[in-house]
Amino acid sequence: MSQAIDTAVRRQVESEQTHVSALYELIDKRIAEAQAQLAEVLKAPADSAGEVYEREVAAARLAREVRRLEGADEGLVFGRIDGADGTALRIGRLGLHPDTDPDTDAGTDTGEDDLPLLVDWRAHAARAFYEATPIHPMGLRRRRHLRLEGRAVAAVSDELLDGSEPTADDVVGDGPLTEALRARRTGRMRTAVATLQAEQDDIVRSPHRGVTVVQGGPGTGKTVVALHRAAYVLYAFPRAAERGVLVLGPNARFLDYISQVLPSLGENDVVLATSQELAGADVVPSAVEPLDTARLKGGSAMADGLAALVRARQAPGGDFTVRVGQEWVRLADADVARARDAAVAAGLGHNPGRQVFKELLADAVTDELERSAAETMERIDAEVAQLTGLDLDKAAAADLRRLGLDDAPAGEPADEFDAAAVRANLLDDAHFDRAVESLWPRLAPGQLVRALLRQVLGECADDERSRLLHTSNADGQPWTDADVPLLDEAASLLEGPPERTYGHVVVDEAQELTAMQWRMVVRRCPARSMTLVGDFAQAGPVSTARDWEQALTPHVGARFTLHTLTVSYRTTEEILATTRHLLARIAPGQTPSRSIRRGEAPRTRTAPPPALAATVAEELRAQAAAHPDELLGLICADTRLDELTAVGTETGARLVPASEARGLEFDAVVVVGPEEITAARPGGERDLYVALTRATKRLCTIAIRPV
Ligand SMILES: Nc1ncnc2c1ncn2[C@@H]1O[C@H](COP(=O)(O)OP(=O)(O)OP(=O)(O)O)[C@@H](O)[C@H]1O
Repeated sequence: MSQAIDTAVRRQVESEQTHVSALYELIDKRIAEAQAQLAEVLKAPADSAGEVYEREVAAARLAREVRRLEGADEGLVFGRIDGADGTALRIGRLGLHPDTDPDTDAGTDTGEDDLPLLVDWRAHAARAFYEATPIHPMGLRRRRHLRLEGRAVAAVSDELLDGSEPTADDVVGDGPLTEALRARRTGRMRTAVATLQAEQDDIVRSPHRGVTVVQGGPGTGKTVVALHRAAYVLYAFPRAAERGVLVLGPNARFLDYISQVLPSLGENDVVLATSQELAGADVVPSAVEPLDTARLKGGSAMADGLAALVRARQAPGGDFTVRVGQEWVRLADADVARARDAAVAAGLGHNPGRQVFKELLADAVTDELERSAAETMERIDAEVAQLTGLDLDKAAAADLRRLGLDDAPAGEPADEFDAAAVRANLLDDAHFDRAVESLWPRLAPGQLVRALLRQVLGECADDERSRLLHTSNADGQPWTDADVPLLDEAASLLEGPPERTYGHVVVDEAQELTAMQWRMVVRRCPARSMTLVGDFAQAGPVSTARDWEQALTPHVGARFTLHTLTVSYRTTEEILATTRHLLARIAPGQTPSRSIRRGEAPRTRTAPPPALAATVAEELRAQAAAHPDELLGLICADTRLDELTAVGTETGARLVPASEARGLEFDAVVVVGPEEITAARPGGERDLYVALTRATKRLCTIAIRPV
């Protein structure tokens, strides 16, 4: 770089630094203010329960605000757009406005009091930062990217969008995307807020509140889009934000990989979970089972089966007989059926519905007792009259009149039947509860699921049954992953809808979900506002849907919008080229993505089984020595894990079973035993495709066979 250019760049960096420092000063001030307010709120006396509650709400709001402001510290400002009319806007993690009090020192001097000092990247005003191109400059002259190191501006880089010639104030060089992609991998996904590409940004800020589906090949930024979409929803859809946003990932390893993205966008309130975690802590799957059992359990027929079992336990027929005191009371079929229908129509779960049923039966039994008491009284009256010629009611009324208590209406018997007391006694009565239990038993989710599995086994052909019997928990074995959505379904049938629901749900690797898992997700999103991202070419063996329509129609009908991302930002063109034939086999209709990365040609090695570990170690050592700062991934069939654990530890490579590689990313990857990965489980070619597309730079495949 010539000295003149160097000086010009330095001048720009210094000029940006002035603004950036002022913005950091302002955010520090805002944090201090929020902390002071929080301390005050916590100190304030609260005498009544109402005041305590109000104080807690205010404290939680302020604590959230402090977290939000603190979360934006890293890379607070990353962009600037200059309009053709000379206006400049700075774009950052969150919006900052000047202090409203003119006497306070905002610490900045933009000279444009009505404009925000920093525009939140999700605000409409920031849109042009992501979407302007030289063909559609959207009124911009220049887009500037800032790279911060801590709070210091390390670099600026400009794109001129209106075709004008660069001036001494413009720094035109390598694009920030190139720089972001060149950065070495760390094992944690980074935010792409500064470099979201137009086709991604378009989806992130889509005004569509229903179901948005994003598909695309490996590395096309589906996860990037999903996470930035979550942040956008929190910003732009306040109603959804109020009810919370959930991001669902396939496993803990993946959640760990993406865990830093949202906090670095200042969003700490998003819940990250696997579907196991969604079901609640009391369901801990600890057993594995064959894939065809898991697939069977994932099918929606299971939901029908559970619902039928519950229905069959809700007063399926017959009368109701209960002993009350010395008497037996019998309700007719029709009375029982009426109570059942009303309890079912209440729309509560089976167990709360039981209480409704019980109360309705108590009403009916009370009526029956009242009727029979009246009948008995009448019979006694009649018998007395016949024997003595006395009308007891009239005689009693005449006695009352003689005593001067003649308010009592003549001719009506005194009402001795206290219906309310009888009903209350019934509801407390153990005999009565036992009789209700025999018609409408209380049920636990585990009990219901085991009953279903026993029934399913009963319906299987003999050979299938013997295969399933050993592994299915029908006979009381520990739960498996595929049982979790069944238990969740059972819980919702028994107890009603889940307590915790969300305003928006993001599902990553959504192709993995079984029909039962979809039901579990949809149950937690009553508004059906969801962002679903995935790639059916990467589907694992348990999911049975082969496209979005199959997966989603049962849950949301045809009401989803589909977007396709086409450019891979991870996998190099060379690696993509070697996987094309595989892709054509596993997803014949899919258009291959193109990549903006170029890299080395993938290499293949061969090792005989006894020398495998040594060959893998040698390959990893050579790569680590040549590229010491890079993140190395070692992917093998699940059955090879034990053999390769020591090699991974010794070389610093991250060892990942092929079944858990979805969504992950490394600088270089060594794939061990492609044939073995393919053969390991049904759909193994898709596992291999996932394994081969994890590297950003280098891929080496080691085949296991005699040399
Ligand atoms: N606009 C962008 N700016 C910078 N990096 C990006 C951008 N889009 C994607 N990337 C990077 O490309 C890589 C792949 O992105 P991502 O993991 O979101 O892809 P994916 O489609 O979810 O992949 P997979 O199908 O394998 O799960 C990541 O390192 C991500 O940070």
